Amino acid sequence: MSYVIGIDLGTSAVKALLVDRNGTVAAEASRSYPLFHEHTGWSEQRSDDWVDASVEALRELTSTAGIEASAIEGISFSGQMHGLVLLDGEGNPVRNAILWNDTRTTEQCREIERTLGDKLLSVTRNPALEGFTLPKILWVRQYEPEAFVQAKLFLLPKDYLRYRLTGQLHMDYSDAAGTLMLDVAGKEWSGEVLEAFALPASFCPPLIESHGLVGTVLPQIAERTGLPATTKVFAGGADNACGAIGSGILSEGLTLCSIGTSGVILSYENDKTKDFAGKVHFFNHGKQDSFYAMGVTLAAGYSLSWFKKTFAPNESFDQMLDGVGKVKPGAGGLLFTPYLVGERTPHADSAIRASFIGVDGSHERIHFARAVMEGITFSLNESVDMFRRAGKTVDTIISIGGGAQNPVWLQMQADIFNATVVALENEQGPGLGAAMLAAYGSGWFDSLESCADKFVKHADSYSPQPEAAAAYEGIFKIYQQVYEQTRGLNEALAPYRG
Ligand SMILES: Nc1ncnc2c1ncn2[C@@H]1O[C@H](COP(=O)(O)OP(=O)(O)O)[C@@H](O)[C@H]1O
Ligand SMILES: O=C(CO)[C@@H](O)[C@H](O)COP(=O)(O)O
Repeated sequence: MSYVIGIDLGTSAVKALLVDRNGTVAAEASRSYPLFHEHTGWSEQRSDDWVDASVEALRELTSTAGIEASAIEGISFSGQMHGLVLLDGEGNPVRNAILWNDTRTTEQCREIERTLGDKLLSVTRNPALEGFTLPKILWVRQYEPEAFVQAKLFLLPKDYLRYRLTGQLHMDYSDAAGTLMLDVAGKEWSGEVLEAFALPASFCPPLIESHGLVGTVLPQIAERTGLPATTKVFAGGADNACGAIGSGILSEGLTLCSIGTSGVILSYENDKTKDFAGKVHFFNHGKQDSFYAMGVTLAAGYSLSWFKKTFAPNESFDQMLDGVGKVKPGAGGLLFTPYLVGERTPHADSAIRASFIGVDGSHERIHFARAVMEGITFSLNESVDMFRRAGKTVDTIISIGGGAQNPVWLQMQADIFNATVVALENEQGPGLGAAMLAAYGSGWFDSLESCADKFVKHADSYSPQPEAAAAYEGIFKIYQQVYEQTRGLNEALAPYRG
């Protein structure tokens, strides 16, 4: 039997999956690394922590999986999106990486809007959001000129990891799309954007397809990881593109719901001219010449883990949520908006904060827990709603991520989205998508679709319950009013935040 490895370079940890030709996960290994929040809204990581953690995870895979290392044919990557790694002329990082969930760049976003005008949406196909890469580049140039002057080229997180493993500099289209510097439909770095911000073309790495072969692992990496020096390395993709590949979202009409730290509703798109007027993200897919539209809830799973950390620190998620299915839809009139760290879709607003509305003397902790799950799902439903309004059919949604582990939540998704929700067997999210890119790149399959036929296995499916769906339709309309009604209050409270 031969194997491929999918590496999911996440925000809190890296996870490596060893996958055989049947799509069965033969072994997995994970290592975490720290996040640094030096100031409110800042979020950074040390780029070399990703490399050390990945090397350790690979070493564990090769030494404990009980297979001949020579059976490992290829490796590919899924990466947290948008994070800025600046390299000097020697290929070393000039400062810590600034991550997707860092919100320090509001001023630079406004500058991008002023400078690019209509070009922003027509070329990059996305609005200027704090999490994206170009505003981070402009921030470093403005506030850390001594670091910026050393910077010769930028990479995204998984591209830096791949560079350290192979010595080759590349970026794939799906991740490049989240930089605000790519001409998304034209599939090239935008000369207009680079010129507008006086950035040289040499600042951007060569572009490559996600299944594209980059090379083999460096001899010293082969030695440290136990991988054969012949292991082929394929470019990989953005975590959401890889999550979609790993869930079989490879043709029109298929929609993904992912509830991890952040949450996304993602819809496959063949038509590169499709115009969502910047209301949702529009990115290149990891499948060649295809695209996806995506709405993002910044604090999805994060809202529930914040709730657990604060109100049930010594319990597991399953213990904390025991009995949540007995609370009726609507949590007894309690409504939560998940704006703990601001929001992206449909309200790109880094200042808004969360609310519980309708707290009543009869409410117990379990009502609050249900309200948090409902609020996260309502936020994702704003994206579903937007796709439907844009003419897309959303009737079946594949649900992945930590949020898909709870059957009550899966039923709630079906009721709130008013669509059939399908869970996956042995769901591995983006890591499986990365392994599929390596399997396809290695020539095991003639297309990603035929790889998905073998690797992606559907499990339980949840249909909307008419009574619950009707209740949620009404509550969703109330939910949608909370943003406008609390915006001014949150702006007034902002100076008092720590
Ligand atoms: N058993 C569970 N039931 C419900 N939600 C869960 C459970 N386990 C994890 N989660 C949710 O999933 C989130 C983590 O999802 P995961 O896909 O692992 O995220 P990431 O890859 O972004 O770190 C947690 O923040 C939590 O909200
Ligand atoms: O910013 C985005 C997408 O635009 C995030 O999806 C990040 O790519 C990472 O999210 P997690 O997988 O850690 O939740």
